[in-house]
Amino acid sequence: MALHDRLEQVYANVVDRNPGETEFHQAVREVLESIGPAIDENPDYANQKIIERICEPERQVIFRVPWEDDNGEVQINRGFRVEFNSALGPYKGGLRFHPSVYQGTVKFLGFEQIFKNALTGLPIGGGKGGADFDPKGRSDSEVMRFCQSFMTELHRHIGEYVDVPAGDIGVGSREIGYLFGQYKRITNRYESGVLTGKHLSFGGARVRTEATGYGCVFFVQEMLTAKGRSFDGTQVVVSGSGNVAIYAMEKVHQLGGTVVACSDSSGYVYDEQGIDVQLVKQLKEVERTRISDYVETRPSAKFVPQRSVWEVPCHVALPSATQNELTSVDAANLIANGCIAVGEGANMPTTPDAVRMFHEAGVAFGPGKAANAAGVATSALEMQQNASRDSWSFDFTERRLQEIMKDIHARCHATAEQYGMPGNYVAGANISGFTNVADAMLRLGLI
Ligand SMILES: NC(=O)C1=CN([C@@H]2O[C@H](COP(=O)(O)OP(=O)(O)OC[C@H]3O[C@@H](n4cnc5c(N)ncnc54)[C@H](O)[C@@H]3O)[C@@H](O)[C@H]2O)C=CC1
Ligand SMILES: O=C(O)CCC(=O)C(=O)O
Repeated sequence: MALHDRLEQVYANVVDRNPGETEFHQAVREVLESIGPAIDENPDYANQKIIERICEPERQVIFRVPWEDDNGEVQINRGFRVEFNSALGPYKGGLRFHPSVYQGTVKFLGFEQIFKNALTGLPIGGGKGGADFDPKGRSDSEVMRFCQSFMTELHRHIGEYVDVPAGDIGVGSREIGYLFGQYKRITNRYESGVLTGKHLSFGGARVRTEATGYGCVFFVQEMLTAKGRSFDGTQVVVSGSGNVAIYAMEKVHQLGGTVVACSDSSGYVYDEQGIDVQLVKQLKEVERTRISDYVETRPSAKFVPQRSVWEVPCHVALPSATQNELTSVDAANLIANGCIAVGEGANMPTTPDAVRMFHEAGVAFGPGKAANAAGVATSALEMQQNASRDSWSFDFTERRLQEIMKDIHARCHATAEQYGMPGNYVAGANISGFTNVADAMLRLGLI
C-alpha cells in the first residue's frame, strides 16, 4: 500500500477506536502529516508497525475520586492517567484539573508529550493525567481533600521509575504539595522523584516554576535570531495569565520586549505601558482572582471582556492558555497586524488552519512540543537532583534550560531543512521526536 494511503488508514483506525476524542484525533493527524519522509527512509518503522503502536497507549486508568466539600456534601469526580509510551524512560507528564477534562484531553496531551519529551534528549517517556475537577472557587481545604482522594487511587500506578506526574492547568505548587503529602503518607516512602514541580522546601528544583514560560521565550528568541531579529523593541501579546503566561511575560521584559496584553477565560487586559507582571502574579498566584481586577490597580489599562486577545496588534504572539484558542480568524488578524513569530506556550493552542496560514505567510511558528518543552525538561532536571540528593542554583539551572532550548531549536531547524521543509518547525519537531522514539522502540523488540 502507498505510504499516504497507509497513514490515512492509521488515522481512520485511530478515529474508529477512540470515538469522540476529537483533540486526540487532531494531535495524531498533525504528527502523521509530518512523518512521511522519515518512514520512507526507514521501512522498519512501517514493517514493525511503529506508527500504529505509538498511537495506542501502553496503559490507561480511569478512576472515581470521591471527596467531601466544605458544606459536608459528597462530590464525585473522574480521574485519569494515560501512560502512553515508556520507550525512552518512565512516563512523564502533568496533571490537569479542569471541568472540561475527559479521556480525549489526556490522550491528546499524553500523545504530544511522547514527542516533546523525546525532543528534550532526556530519558523520559510520555504520559498525562487529570480530573474533571474545577478548583476555581474552592477553598484550600477542599482542594486538599480532593488531592488526597485523587492520590489515594493514583499512588498504585506511579513511582520514581514508573510514572512521574507534575502540574498543568489547575495544578500548581499547592496541589503538588497535597499530592506528594498523601503519596508519602500512604506509601510510607519519601520518594522525592515520584512527582515534580515540588516546592523548594521538599525536593523541588529552582526554575521549575519559571521554566515553561522562560523556555518558550528562549525558543522564540532562537527563531527570531534565525530571521536576523531579536526581542528588543518588539510588542508581544500573551494569552492566559497562569503559570506559563506569567513567566513568559517576565522573560520577554528581561529581553527588551514589551508585553501589552494578556488574558484569562473572561477576557483580556491591554496595558500600553507594558503588563505589570508582579501585579499579575499577585492577582493569579496569591489572590487567585480574575484578570479584570488588574485595571483596579492600573486604571490606565483597559479590560476587554469576552473578546480574543489576538485582536491586539503585536510582533510576537505567545498563546499560553489552552488548546485551540487561536483560530484562523485570529491568525488572519495577527498576520494583517504584522506578526512575525508565534511560540506555543500552551499545548496545541493553534488550530490546524491557523498553523497553515502562519506557514503560508512566512510567520515563524514554534509548535508547543518544541517551544514549551522547557517545563518537562526542568522536571527531568528535578528528577536528576532528587536522585543524587542535590540542589542546583538558579543561574546554573537556567543556563542548562537555555542550552536545552537552543538545542531543541537547532534540531527542529536542521531536521526541517534535511527533509526539504526549511523553516517548518512543526515538521522538524515531529520528525525528530518521532524518530528518537521509533528507533528506541525498534531496539526494544515487540513490546
Ligand atoms: N505548567 C507547565 O509547566 C506547562 C504547561 N503547558 C501548557 O500551558 C498551558 C497553560 O498551562 P498553565 O499555565 O500551567 O495553567 P494555569 O492553570 O496556571 O493557567 C491557565 C491559564 O489559562 C487561562 N485560560 C484557560 N482557558 C482559557 C480560555 N479559553 N481563554 C483564555 N484564557 C484561558 C486561565 O484563566 C489561566 O490564566 C496549557 O495548555 C498547558 O498544557 C505546557 C507545558 C508545561
Ligand atoms: O513537568 C512535567 O512533567 C509536565 C509538563 C507538562 O505537562 C507538559 O509539558 O505539558
